[in-house]
Amino acid sequence: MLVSPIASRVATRYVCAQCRAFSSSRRSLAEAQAAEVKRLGVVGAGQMGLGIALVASRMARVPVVVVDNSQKSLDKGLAVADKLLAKHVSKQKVTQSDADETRSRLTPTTKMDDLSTVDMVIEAVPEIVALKKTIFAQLAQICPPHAILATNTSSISITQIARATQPPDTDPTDLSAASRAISTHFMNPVPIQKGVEIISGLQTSPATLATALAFCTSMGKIPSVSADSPGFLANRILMPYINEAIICLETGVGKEEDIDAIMKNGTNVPMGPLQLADFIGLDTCLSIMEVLHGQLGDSKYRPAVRLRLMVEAGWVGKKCGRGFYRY
Ligand SMILES: NC(=O)c1ccc[n+]([C@@H]2O[C@H](COP(=O)([O-])OP(=O)(O)OC[C@H]3O[C@@H](n4cnc5c(N)ncnc54)[C@H](O)[C@@H]3O)[C@@H](O)[C@H]2O)c1
Repeated sequence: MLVSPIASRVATRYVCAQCRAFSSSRRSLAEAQAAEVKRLGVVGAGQMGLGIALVASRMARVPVVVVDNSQKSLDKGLAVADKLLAKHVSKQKVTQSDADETRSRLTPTTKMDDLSTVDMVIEAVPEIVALKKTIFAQLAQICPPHAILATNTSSISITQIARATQPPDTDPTDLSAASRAISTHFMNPVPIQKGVEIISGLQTSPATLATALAFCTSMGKIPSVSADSPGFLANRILMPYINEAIICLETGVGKEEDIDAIMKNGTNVPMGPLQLADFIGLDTCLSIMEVLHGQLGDSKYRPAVRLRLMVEAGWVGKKCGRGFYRY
């Protein structure tokens, strides 16, 4: 263990405090009213943001403003959306007019100010704490005072992100924006995976939770609620599994193909852990392991040496053409 007994007790107290807040928010949820989301914003048009925008447009049938600071990412994302919709039409999963309507509800832009009329925004920029905080500080200023401010973070505390909605010298008990912050952690690929993990921070109001649950359900998703604890549920369980597979690779226990084949054929999952890591993005996997290791303090969450090397080489998986495999 890298962690001292005192640090370990502190970590345990932290997790227990989150669990108490979680239980009480579940109690109040029964009384909370979900608000209607008539217009959605998405920040970040990468693999997750674009998927969220597309499914919201297609299933919840709401107009979606898609913001990215890179025109190239917007163009690439919308080209993926067009390809996916064409595939659905050719397989007769949707009609051509449904696909056209879905596409027409997506409005790409590079301007954050275009989020000034949305009822809810879902942020899906890279898993970098400082970046998410900057975006949330902006969203609190730009979005209407009723808008739900959601993040697709894989592992970063929503309590920490919500705090960024309060400008530095302001009263931390003023929850006018922070009570509207929540995590809606969609699974990849969003058009296929049904699961979405919903996480409240200490500041999140029951009405925000009710709205997030209702909107994700209208997107055809099956929400699960978890506490604001590092990695939440999905990545607390998934990432150590992927990391252990990388440690098996770097210590010579097995080759890439064998590691993936035994887990795929032995546990009935569609892809093995290394192929899944390539698909998620090795930069994202490393960021999540760093959050787990840094915040839980247990050496069992130490990122694999090979994982860090791969990210340093720029071989971050399928999105760049090279990870544990070539694409
Ligand atoms: N990849 C996965 O499997 C997965 C699954 C669940 C959750 N997530 C989380 O979703 C988030 C996004 O992940 P991704 O895989 O889609 O990343 P990605 O790298 O594919 O996309 C990120 C997008 O954000 C844009 N961006 C960067 N800075 C921006 C800014 N300041 N303003 C607007 N746009 C900006 C980039 O141009 C890019 O298009 C991360 O928090 C990640 O942890 C990822």
